[in-house]
Amino acid sequence: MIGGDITDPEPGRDWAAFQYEIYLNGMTGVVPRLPADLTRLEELAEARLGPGPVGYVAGSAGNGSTERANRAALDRHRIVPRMLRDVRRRKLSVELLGTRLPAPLALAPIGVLSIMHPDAECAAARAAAAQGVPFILSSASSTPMERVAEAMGDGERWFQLYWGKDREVTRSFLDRARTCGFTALVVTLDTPLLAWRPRDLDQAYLPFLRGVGTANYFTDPAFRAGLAKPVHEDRDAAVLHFVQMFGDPGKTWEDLAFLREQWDGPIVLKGVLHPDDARRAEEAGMDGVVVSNHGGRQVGGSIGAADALPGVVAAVGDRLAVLFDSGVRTGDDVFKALALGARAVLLGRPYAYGLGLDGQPGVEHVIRSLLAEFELTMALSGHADAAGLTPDALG
Ligand SMILES: Cc1cc2nc3c(=O)[nH]c(=O)nc-3n(C[C@H](O)[C@H](O)[C@H](O)COP(=O)(O)O)c2cc1C
Ligand SMILES: CCCCCCC(=O)C(=O)O
Repeated sequence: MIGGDITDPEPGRDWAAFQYEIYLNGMTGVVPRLPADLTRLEELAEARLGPGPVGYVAGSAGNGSTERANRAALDRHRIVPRMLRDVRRRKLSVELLGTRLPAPLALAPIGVLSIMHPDAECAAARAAAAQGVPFILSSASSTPMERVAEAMGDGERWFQLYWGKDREVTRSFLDRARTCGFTALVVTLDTPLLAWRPRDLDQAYLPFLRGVGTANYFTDPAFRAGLAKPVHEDRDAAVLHFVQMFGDPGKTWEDLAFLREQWDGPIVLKGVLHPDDARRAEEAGMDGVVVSNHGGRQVGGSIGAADALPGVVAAVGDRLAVLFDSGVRTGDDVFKALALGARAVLLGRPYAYGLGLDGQPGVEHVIRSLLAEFELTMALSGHADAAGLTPDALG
């Protein structure tokens, strides 16, 4: 980092050094292929990939008011920088779900990544592994979990479950995930049905209906057992079966007992916005929650995720791992989420655009830029320990 010297020696990542690297490279004429301002990626991706795929990624439920609320909630909080606090030695690493991470960040589960890049989840997972950041693989990935696991070597991986109607498919997914080395299970609660998404409806663009995002299902023995004919003989019937079973609006809190029995590692519930739901998660023996509104893609008119964060932290934050996503675009957003009590954040759309624009290096650029900016924000605000940020850091 320019003007600094020592950063956290354990586990040895100097995120802010990316700033220096970019300047030095620039002086020799080597310019990064992607901008340092990650909010520019959507526009660049749309110009490159067209309105269908980028419309799917960028789109939201209803008129987009929840996505705007996510930004407004983060923007409303302001950092109050403190001076003269010796921030030479900075620690970004955090303990989360029994693992030491080099930074309070994981890549959010994003389905159907092949609409962004042919190497899809494998490229994103490799990027995450290269940067030491957990990769959360979506149930609705374009690539079977076994191939992604192989591609990412020994990188930290968590599996996101769409908790559908068929118990045997769920059981089979969990068996496969365990065999593939996924350590934590992230169960998404906010998508028992697909929301009203005008941008996709107007373009008649839903990847799943084209058989994209169904790879984990089509390769699954339990899913295949439910089909009258093999997938290759009647693909339309397989797609229809997937659409009918991927979500289950009939689930209740009591059903979590089944998952708790089936999975002995950490389980995190994604899509929790109400403190009472966070308490239910604790009662059900869960290990964490992700405060998230799915990036505004499910309920239009919903509370901004950062507005829901303090209530959930107050309810369970001293006993459960509280993670956060929905709207994170900058290092100062990461800072604010941590100051509000999140232990870590999940990064969503920006890495999908990075993937679409430049494959694995594009995702690495996004991770490194976000964390460099976060580290610099910490240092310049007088904070040396990411895990020690509290609401006092905000005005
Ligand atoms: C294209 C797309 C696909 C997604 N697919 C999934 C998914 O398969 N499972 C899931 O739990 N969340 C999924 N999400 C939600 C993300 O995990 C995350 O909650 C959201 O992107 C956060 O909002 P942000 O990207 O605006 O920050 C998806 C989001 C996008 C944009
Ligand atoms: C019909 C399958 C819907 C999966 C939804 C993927 C997702 O979470 C998102 O698009 O958002």
